[in-house]
Amino acid sequence: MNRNQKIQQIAVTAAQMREIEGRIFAAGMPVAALMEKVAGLISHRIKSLFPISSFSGKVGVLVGPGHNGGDALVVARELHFSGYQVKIYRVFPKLKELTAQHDLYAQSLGICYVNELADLEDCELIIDGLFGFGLEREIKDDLAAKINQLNQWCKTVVSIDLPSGLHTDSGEVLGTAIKANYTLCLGLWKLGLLQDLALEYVGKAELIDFEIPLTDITAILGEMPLIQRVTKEFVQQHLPLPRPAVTHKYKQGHLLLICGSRKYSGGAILTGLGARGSGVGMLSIAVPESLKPLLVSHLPEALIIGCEETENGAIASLPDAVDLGGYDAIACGPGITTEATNILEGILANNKPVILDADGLNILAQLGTISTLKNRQEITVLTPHAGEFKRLFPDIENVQQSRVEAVKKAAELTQAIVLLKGARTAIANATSKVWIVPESTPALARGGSGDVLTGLIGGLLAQGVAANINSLVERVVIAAWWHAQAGILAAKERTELGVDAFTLTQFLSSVLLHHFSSSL
Ligand SMILES: NC(=O)C1=CN([C@@H]2O[C@H](COP(=O)(O)OP(=O)(O)OC[C@H]3O[C@@H](n4cnc5c(N)ncnc54)[C@H](O)[C@@H]3O)[C@@H](O)[C@H]2O)[C@H](O)CC1
Ligand SMILES: [K+]
Repeated sequence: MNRNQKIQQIAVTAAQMREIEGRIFAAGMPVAALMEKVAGLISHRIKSLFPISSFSGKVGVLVGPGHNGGDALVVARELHFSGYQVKIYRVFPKLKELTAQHDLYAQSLGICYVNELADLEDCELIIDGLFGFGLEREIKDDLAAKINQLNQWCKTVVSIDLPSGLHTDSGEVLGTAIKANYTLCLGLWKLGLLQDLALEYVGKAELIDFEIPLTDITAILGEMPLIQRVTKEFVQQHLPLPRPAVTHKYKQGHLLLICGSRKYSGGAILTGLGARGSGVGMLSIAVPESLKPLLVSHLPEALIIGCEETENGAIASLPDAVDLGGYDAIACGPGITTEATNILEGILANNKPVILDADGLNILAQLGTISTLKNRQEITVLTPHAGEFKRLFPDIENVQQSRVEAVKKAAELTQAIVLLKGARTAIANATSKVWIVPESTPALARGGSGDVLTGLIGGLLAQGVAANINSLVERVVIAAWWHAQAGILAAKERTELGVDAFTLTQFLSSVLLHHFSSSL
């Protein structure tokens, strides 16, 4: 993996960024030189995104008191030299020294300064240089009112480093925040830009890489940072591709799905289709007897196991002939209803990797999450959405405000791999490592898409076990990325309203062709 690919995997907090920046300055890089270099890169990117010929050229630049404001002043100057009609609105009279120097120079060049935010309303493009990772406290009163007014204008806004008002680490809105169309993040991805809370403010996020030496990064973050953005390069490293030339179906994993009920038969089909899409060698699906013909019709290649059912049509028990030890992985939950408690106890007593989702999680919560899992030696994967997470871990507070902390805590408590679904799905393992899937689509917010993910995870885990790979968490991570990318591709072709779960399963293979065709 080259430097750029490594950089893309990293997400930092404000404190870490400050330490890394501090090393650069301590090594001799003048702060002013770095600002000039960074802001020059920002200017270049803005000019390529918004060529002066493509609009009136009227640009409003918001300047804050710190170096984010300094960056903005350099950008204002460079756009001015390139013929853009620049107007600067300096929000605070008191500026940091370097920012004040750029302010002086911009004034000496005769760049237009306005005294009121309203004077920027005729600009088509707004550059947000109010705050970057130095934002320390809530934005209130007059400044908050101005930001809210600006957001009402619905202009095209480019935020430097972060949309002003977002907490660098948590992505929380501190009082109010700029709603950006583009966020040009400087040097290293800020953790806050990866949080669900931030998404409606970030717009399209890009990284402006300014060659931070990897040694400075690893000096602060270590060789393997604890929080990682999932990139396609990471996925490529862990996909079960290419396959060995000589293989057979049992070497490609055998997955058992335990799912479905008379009430929820579709979930079993979708989970099976997700598993099919993973490429798993053998797929067995245990469903209530009455669902067997339905499953056979949708998944003729799968071994459908008809189970004794309760009068409500849930799985009462697995047939005695089913030897749980004969599978590489077991996924349980979609559509089983909370009647199937004894099934869950049976599979958790088994020492095979188990994936629990949907009512499998709700039963686990009823049994007692931590007490039930504490004796598990084998891998357990939990895939809750926020509501299921709350039921599983009622003592973990503020889940949506700090998803990374929440999923880390859950994994530590259970020693399981916990995948917390969301706009930016986060996965944690027992050693507190966290992966965040940086891209997804609201098209996936539909019933059934979670069932597909469960099957996909199960199929990839089963293949990993069969191939004796020693770390399986990466298989869970790539499944989440794959699932999101299938949603993105499907939404591109069918709009965000056109990605039902069945359609989603049809795009799974397109993801691999779209991203990895050169190496398939
Ligand atoms: N990432 C890099 O390596 C580089 C970053 N650059 C830019 O510098 C900013 C960080 O600069 P800093 O001065 O530390 O912070 P800010 O510009 O975000 O300014 C914060 C400034 O404002 C004061 N403040 C904080 N909260 C509030 C508030 N709610 N109301 C009023 N004032 C507030 C605080 O005291 C600070 O003085 C980074 O984002 C980049 O844009 C370098 O230019 C290039 C390299
Ligand atoms: K900003």
